[in-house]
Amino acid sequence: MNDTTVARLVTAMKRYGPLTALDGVDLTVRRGELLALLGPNGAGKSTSISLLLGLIRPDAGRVELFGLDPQRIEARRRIGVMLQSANLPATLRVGELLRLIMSYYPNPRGFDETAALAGVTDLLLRPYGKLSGGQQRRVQFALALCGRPELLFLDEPTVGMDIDARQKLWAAMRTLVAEGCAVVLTTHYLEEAEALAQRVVVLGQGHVLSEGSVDDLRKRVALTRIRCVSDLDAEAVAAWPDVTSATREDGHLRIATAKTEAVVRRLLDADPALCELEVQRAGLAEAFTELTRETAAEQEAA
Ligand SMILES: Nc1ncnc2c1ncn2[C@@H]1O[C@H](COP(=O)(O)OP(=O)(O)OP(=O)(O)O)[C@@H](O)[C@H]1O
Repeated sequence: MNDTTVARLVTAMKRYGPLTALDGVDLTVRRGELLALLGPNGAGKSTSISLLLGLIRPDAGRVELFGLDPQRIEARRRIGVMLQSANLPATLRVGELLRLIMSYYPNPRGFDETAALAGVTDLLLRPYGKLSGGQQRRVQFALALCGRPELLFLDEPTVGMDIDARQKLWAAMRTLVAEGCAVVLTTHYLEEAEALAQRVVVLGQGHVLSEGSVDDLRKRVALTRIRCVSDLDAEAVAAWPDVTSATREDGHLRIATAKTEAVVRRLLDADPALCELEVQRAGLAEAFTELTRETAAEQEAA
């Protein structure tokens, strides 16, 4: 473990009866980075976080939080956590709740500063139980960051939030990362990972499928999307070399290819009347879908 590592799983294995939730996962979280943990339902994201938090124990492999066992209080004091469900006292006012949680930490962030950063200043006098789902998520975020964590775990934090609240939470995450806080974020919103993450780890069926920057992940699926208006027959184009797929949708011909220039040249030669040509790199969503699809196909073949 070097001094930039704040948490890690080393060939971590977790089984629930006959089901293998994590099958030898290596995962490193570095100081001051935002790491997005992606993967379809049941991929093992929450299990990985629960291991890093010391809520469950691995059946094999190792878990370290700041170089320590994650159940050690010295390690736990340095983290903040926002899980998918939170059981907080419904009758306490938001301000009371915030002061209570702040009192557990040796060097908490200021009360007003925490409230402003999490966007809960206007909720401080309201009982927690009377808040909407999205407002409760904002309060949970305030509680997660009030202790000045060096590492923050956010498990699908923006679920149920409106666009404005989501944008504010993104801004707050960026502020925390700029201050040097590491963030582990799980999300099903790929645009969230694309907008925020320095590094992305994709899990699938208990394995790490891919690890790298958003760009690295996109490059693993080096497809471009070509869209144009043309009378060319989609089926005939689909049979051209280097064309991954060609379909006709909404009057447009849509082509996926890894050899953009060659295919565009051939298109223009084949149809001089072709117009409205658009070329786009595949986004994270396509890369992610492709990766998880590939793995499912490999597993079926095995
Ligand atoms: N306590 C448990 N008992 C039995 N099986 C479990 C338990 N917790 C998780 N699992 C199983 O382990 C696998 C991984 O679950 P996990 O919750 O880590 O997935 P996830 O990637 O977080 O999914 P989601 O996106 O749906 O939250 C799933 O097949 C799940 O059903």
